[in-house]
Amino acid sequence: MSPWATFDRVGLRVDGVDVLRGVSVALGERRVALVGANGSGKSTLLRCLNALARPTTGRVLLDLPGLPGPVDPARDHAAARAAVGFVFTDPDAQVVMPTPAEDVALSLRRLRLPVPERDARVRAALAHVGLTDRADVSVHDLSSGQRQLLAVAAVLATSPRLLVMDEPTTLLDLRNSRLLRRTVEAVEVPVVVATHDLDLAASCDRVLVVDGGRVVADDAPGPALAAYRALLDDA
Ligand SMILES: Nc1ncnc2c1ncn2[C@@H]1O[C@H](COP(=O)(O)OP(=O)(O)OP(=O)(O)O)[C@@H](O)[C@H]1O
Repeated sequence: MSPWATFDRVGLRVDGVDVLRGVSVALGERRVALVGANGSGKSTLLRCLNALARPTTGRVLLDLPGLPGPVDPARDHAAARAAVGFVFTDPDAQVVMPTPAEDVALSLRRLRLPVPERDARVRAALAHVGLTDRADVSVHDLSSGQRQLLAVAAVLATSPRLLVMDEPTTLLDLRNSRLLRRTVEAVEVPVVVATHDLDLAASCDRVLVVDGGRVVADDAPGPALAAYRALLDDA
């Protein structure tokens, strides 16, 4: 299985604090989850994939279809950001347009699609997350969980080569968490997700446990989540 992302001795220091410490992993599975305590470094690891965070030492390489070859996001952030769809934890950081339909359409702008195709993609993306009948309401009239689903829809509509999600189920009820899980399973491109939702992590192919900026366990979900529980029980 050839890796779509490789972290090679990645360290990241912010204000004298080591947020990431010597992370070396090659990710090639279809579904990878990152779990770990608050502040352990999961979001920062994800952010290295699209140059929202840049390693102080070591490097990240992305190798995805459509890229001219392996790309270091810190050096070519335009290429990385075009290939990587990033769903933020806080949908309000992402949802910017007055209505859901306009918000998904905005995310498609850089693809310069003909209007009928763009509109079809908007409709399909909203249908996928159960927001068809909310397409034209004010985004402020959506519930926070619906805004989180809208943020996922807007990113999925762009057909990213890699889907990165930072705690995508924090605002979702049980039914919508399942919908999100099914969505992750159905997406045809690789997905990496940071999550405190252990059911979501358990549905992935591989789970990395992050602690103090290091990957301290890296395994199939069963053993990795057991290691995570043991880590927190000891804390
Ligand atoms: N730009 C920054 N400036 C200062 N500190 C930062 C910065 N980015 C991350 N950190 C610190 O790095 C640590 C790891 O943060 P990160 O957001 O990656 O953790 P996390 O595992 O995603 O946590 P959570 O589960 O709470 O979302 C935290 O202590 C955070 O305060």
